[in-house]
Amino acid sequence: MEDNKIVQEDMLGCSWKGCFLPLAILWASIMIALKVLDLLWWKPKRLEEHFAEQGIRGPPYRFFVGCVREMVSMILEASSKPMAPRTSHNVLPRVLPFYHHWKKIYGSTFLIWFGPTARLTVADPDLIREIFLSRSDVFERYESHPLVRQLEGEGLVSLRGEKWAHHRKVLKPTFHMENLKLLIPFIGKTVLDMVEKLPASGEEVEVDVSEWFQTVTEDAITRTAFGRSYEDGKAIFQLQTQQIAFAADAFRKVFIPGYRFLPTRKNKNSWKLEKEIKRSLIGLIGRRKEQPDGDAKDLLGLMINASSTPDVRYRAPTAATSKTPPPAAAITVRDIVEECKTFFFAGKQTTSNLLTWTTVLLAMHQDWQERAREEVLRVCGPHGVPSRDHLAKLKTVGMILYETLRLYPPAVATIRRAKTEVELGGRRIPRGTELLIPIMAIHHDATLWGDDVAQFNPARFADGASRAARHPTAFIPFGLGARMCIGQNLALLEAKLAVAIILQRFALRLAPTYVHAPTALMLLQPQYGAPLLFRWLAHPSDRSAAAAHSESFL
Ligand code: HEM
Repeated sequence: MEDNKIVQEDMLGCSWKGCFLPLAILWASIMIALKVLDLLWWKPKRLEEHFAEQGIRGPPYRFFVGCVREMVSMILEASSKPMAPRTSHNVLPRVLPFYHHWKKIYGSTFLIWFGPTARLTVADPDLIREIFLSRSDVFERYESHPLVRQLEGEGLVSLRGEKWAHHRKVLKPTFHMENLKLLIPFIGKTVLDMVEKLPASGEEVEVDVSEWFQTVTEDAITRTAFGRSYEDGKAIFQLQTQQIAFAADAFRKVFIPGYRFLPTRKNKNSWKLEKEIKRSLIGLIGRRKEQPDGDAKDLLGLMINASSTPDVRYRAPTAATSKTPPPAAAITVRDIVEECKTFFFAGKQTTSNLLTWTTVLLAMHQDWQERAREEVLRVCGPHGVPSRDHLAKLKTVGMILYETLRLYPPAVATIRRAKTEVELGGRRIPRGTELLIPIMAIHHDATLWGDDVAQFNPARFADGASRAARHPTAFIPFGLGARMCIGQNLALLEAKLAVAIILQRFALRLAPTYVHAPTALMLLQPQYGAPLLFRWLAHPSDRSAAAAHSESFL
């Protein structure tokens, strides 16, 4: 009997116990392989079929890469040539070539694949209203890649749920107009200092405005964030600028898994900077706490106040409130560090992009430059910094800013994620599906804006933003609903003020070296910079000086 058992074990080549481990490993490997195959092949194929049954099609899913390869090659091809003619505003095929191409084949709602992740592209304003307004409870902001979060900070832009609601409520007072108007003299002074560095002679000077405006917007966001601690804030933001450069470098190496954790020289420098930023902020918070200011409306002051007096809604629940959500953690130093990063990132580039495209468009469209200057001189006079009352009366400048935001929205798209299975426009959207909302495509849709959709025509905004198109949600440069841009009033105030101060003093035209090539690198950028020629108007009210200058290279 015993001999028999030994013979059987020998026949199997091992004992039962000795075999179990390799078999278990084999079994686990098969299960993992099947799971991976399910994630990378069967699930995308099931989803593709699910959408196809409901009439939603798109480019076919390819194993692992989805349709990223086609997208990248379309983007590279489009960005290899500048716009032709050089004043064309038909920029959608250059900026979002994959959207432009696939929309022609599959219609405005279609499915694309970011690797194995399904992204439903939605550009119908009725559906957009559902996503951002009526069903916003089931469509959440999607979680961006950790490297993007490292760049933009883990603040308001990327927070979700209770923590987002708490931070938004705490920070909102900063952006009330009553508070923002206090910034006007400071922002005005920064712009004045900058324009005064340009030669006050009849000579033209070339300025790359895409670089130049960053000084204005950086200064504005520093004052908004740090208020009376402006100088300390400036030093902290300088450290963050360096850190963003390291994070941007790591972002370019996104294809090396775990790169951001490797102790490379750049990563070590970035970690060192992180510590330094934190130390500086802790020091600054300490100093502010020693001289408390209950009325502080700068972002730092509001966060310090909120960190010592948590919102009552977020206290630990009592028996009576046991069904209320768990308390949101009080605002910590890390939260403050992350919010500073977020506001710096969200507030600086976006607004400098708006100013860049606005001045490029004014340089291209001398007739509108003239009309705007006429208004600025009439309302504000030729000298000094315009006041809040002046700014409120600059209707033409306001229309020009809106038309710029329509044609050249700094944020060209945004993304949402379905939290649960949900019905949208009569179609079933599975949980986890991402929705890509191509803001720029909606702004360039002729069915919403009319046949002159690709023309620069600020007059379409004469009756306000909500009446400019055939649909009230066709104009969404700042997003829509609860997560709409918190900084939009600041952005428009800064832009109006800077444009007014420039038009009071200078005539603008495109430099001969200007190449019209808008491209989306996180935000809408001029691919080769934006060199403009500035010429001092000796007597700004002298119409002929400006008119003589308006002969441009167009
Ligand atoms: C022309 C300038 C600007 C444009 C075009 C712009 C655009 C946007 C858009 C489209 C969103 C919504 C994103 C989404 O729904 O997924 C947003 C959100 C946000 N923006 Fe802006 N923005 C601008 C200026 C600013 C400024 C100056 C600040 C800060 C001072 C700022 C801070 C933020 C923040 C914190 C959020 C997130 C809000 C939340 O989720 O509660 N933005 N912005």
